Formats: sequence, structure tokens, C-alpha cells
Amino acid sequence: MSLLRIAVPNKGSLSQAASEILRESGYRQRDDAKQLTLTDGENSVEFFYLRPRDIALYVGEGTLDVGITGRDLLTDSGAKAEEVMGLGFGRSRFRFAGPAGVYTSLAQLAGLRIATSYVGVVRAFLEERGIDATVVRLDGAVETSIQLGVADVIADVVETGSTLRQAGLEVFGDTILESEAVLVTRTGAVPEGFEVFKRRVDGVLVARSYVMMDYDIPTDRVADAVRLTPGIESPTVAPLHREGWSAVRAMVPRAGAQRLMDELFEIGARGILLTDIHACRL
Ligand SMILES: Nc1ncnc2c1ncn2[C@@H]1O[C@H](COP(=O)(O)OP(=O)(O)OP(=O)(O)O)[C@@H](O)[C@H]1O
Ligand SMILES: O=P(O)(O)OC[C@H]1O[C@H](OP(=O)(O)OP(=O)(O)O)[C@H](O)[C@@H]1O
Ligand SMILES: [Mg+2]
Repeated sequence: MSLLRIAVPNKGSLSQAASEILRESGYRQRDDAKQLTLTDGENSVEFFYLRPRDIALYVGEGTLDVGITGRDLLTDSGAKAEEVMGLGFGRSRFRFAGPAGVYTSLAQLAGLRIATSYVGVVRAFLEERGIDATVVRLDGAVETSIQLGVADVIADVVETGSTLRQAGLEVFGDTILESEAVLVTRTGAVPEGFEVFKRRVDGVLVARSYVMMDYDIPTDRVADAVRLTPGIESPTVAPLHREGWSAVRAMVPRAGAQRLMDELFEIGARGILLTDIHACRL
């Protein structure tokens, strides 16, 4: 059987979290940051550690089957690759920014010089809105370009906003795009072995966003309780040895689980337990 060839960010913001999700999905990952490839024969996959900016290109060309990259980098690349699913890490917004207090609207962009490392994203955005401006391509540290007189405004990745603040800059206009790490494949193609890989990664994402909840409750309240915790298919309800009591077990979203415990307690549930799920197939 041929190996599924997967591109993984070798450096930068996405690298560590990408390897982590793969490890949690049961795949081997490199333990030396200088290693460039790794074969996990037991799971029929081969990993290639590449620059996240290049990953969509390899996948679009069909050289590699699957990639992990940023949605913004995928869009910027113009490659024949498509997003299969968001991975919930590496979240950022792509924004215009200028000297604090100077710019308030996108209409002001006309005629300006815009510095960015994401030329494809910015050009497409301007074109869509019929804004005529000059795009200046820079590799990084884009924030400094205004002070140095190379550009009037910038378009860049904003995560916490602290880099902008330190440079005396402020975002303006709408968010150009919301990004996160994504799984990509070649447009229109489903590589052999991809379904198993996807199911494993999906299982980790679900395990991260759900917890397992167990509780005991008087049997006459079970109907109310399972309305609060309907689970995925349906909760498991089993009789307790104690007459008139039942045990309930259901997966619940991690967010809001504490509030749910309060509500269950209110309606008579006791012995309410939350446990982490490490992996699942739904
Ligand atoms: N704080 C952040 N800075 C940069 N990119 C971020 C940040 N948070 C998330 N990302 C995402 O990471 C991807 C960029 O990764 P990449 O490794 O190319 O840049 P980087 O993290 O800035 O690394 P470096 O500049 O050191 O090469 C994009 O998808 C971007 O949206
Ligand atoms: O909103 P923040 O949390 O401050 O993060 C965003 C900053 O981080 C990235 O820069 P990076 O450190 O990767 O340097 P680079 O510009 O050289 O890529 C990005 O280009 C922004 O400058
Ligand atoms: Mg960077």
C-alpha cells in the first residue's frame, strides 16, 4: 500500500501545534527540529516538514497529498488546493493598520503604499473593492516599514495586537480574513488513505472540544436531565443499585460544562463527574 504524503509546518507559529495534533492522532512525529522527513510505516504515512508558506503549493501540484497550513497562507498562495477542515489552532486575523489616529476607513486606502507579506490576499481584496493602491512586498517585520518610509499602511497578521501597539499602529477597516490552521488537499482530489487520516484528526478535535459527563439522579428526573445532556447519539442511562436512582453518561461540550453541572445539581443530580476524552471516532 502506498504511503499518504503529508506536509507539516517545520517552523513558525503553526509548527508545534501541528505536530501535537498529529501525535495525539496516533502518528509518529520528529523529535529533532532539523529532521526534514519522517516515515511512519505502521500507519502508512510519510511526513514532510516544510515552510508553511510553501505547503499549499506542494499539495496543489499533487507532489504531496495533504498539508497543514494557515488559511491565510492557502488563500495567498493561489494554489490549486482547498481547505478540508479547520484545526482550531493558529488563529489570527488579517488586518490593515496605520499610524494611530490617522486612518478610519478602507476608502482612505486609494493611492497609498501598503506593505505586506501577503501580496495575493491584499491584491485580491483591493481588486474586489475597486481600490487602486500600491502593494509593497516585504518578508516580515512589516510594522517597521511605515516608520522607515517604505509604506503608508500595512496589512498583516494580528494575533494579540501587541506588535502593532509597540509600533504605534492601529487597525482600521473590516477584517480582511479570519485565519486558523487548516487541513488542505488538492482541489477536487481525495487521496487514497485520506479518510482514515481525516477521521483520526477529527477525533482529536472532538475530544478536545467535548468532555465526558457522568452523574447519578433520581429516576423520575432523568427525562429533565437528558434534555440538558442529550449527548451525541443519545446518553447512556443505567439503573443504580439504589432503588429509584439512575446513572447517566453523556458527552457534553467542554465550553459551558461547569454551568451544566450547576444546572444538573439544581435538578437533583449528584456525584457529577467530568473527565477528559483523549480520542474518539464518532
Ligand atoms: N502571532 C502570529 N504571528 C504570525 N503568524 C501567526 C500568528 N498566529 C498565528 N499565525 C499564523 O501562522 C501562519 C504563519 O506562519 P509562519 O510560520 O509563516 O509565520 P511565523 O509564525 O510568523 O514564522 P516566522 O515569521 O518566524 O517564519 C499564518 O497562517 C498565520 O495566520
Ligand atoms: O498580534 P501579535 O500577537 O503581536 O502577533 C502578530 C505579529 O507576529 C508576526 O510576526 P513575527 O513575530 O512572526 O515576525 P515576522 O514579521 O518577522 O514574521 C506577525 O507578522 C505580526 O507582526
Ligand atoms: Mg512571521
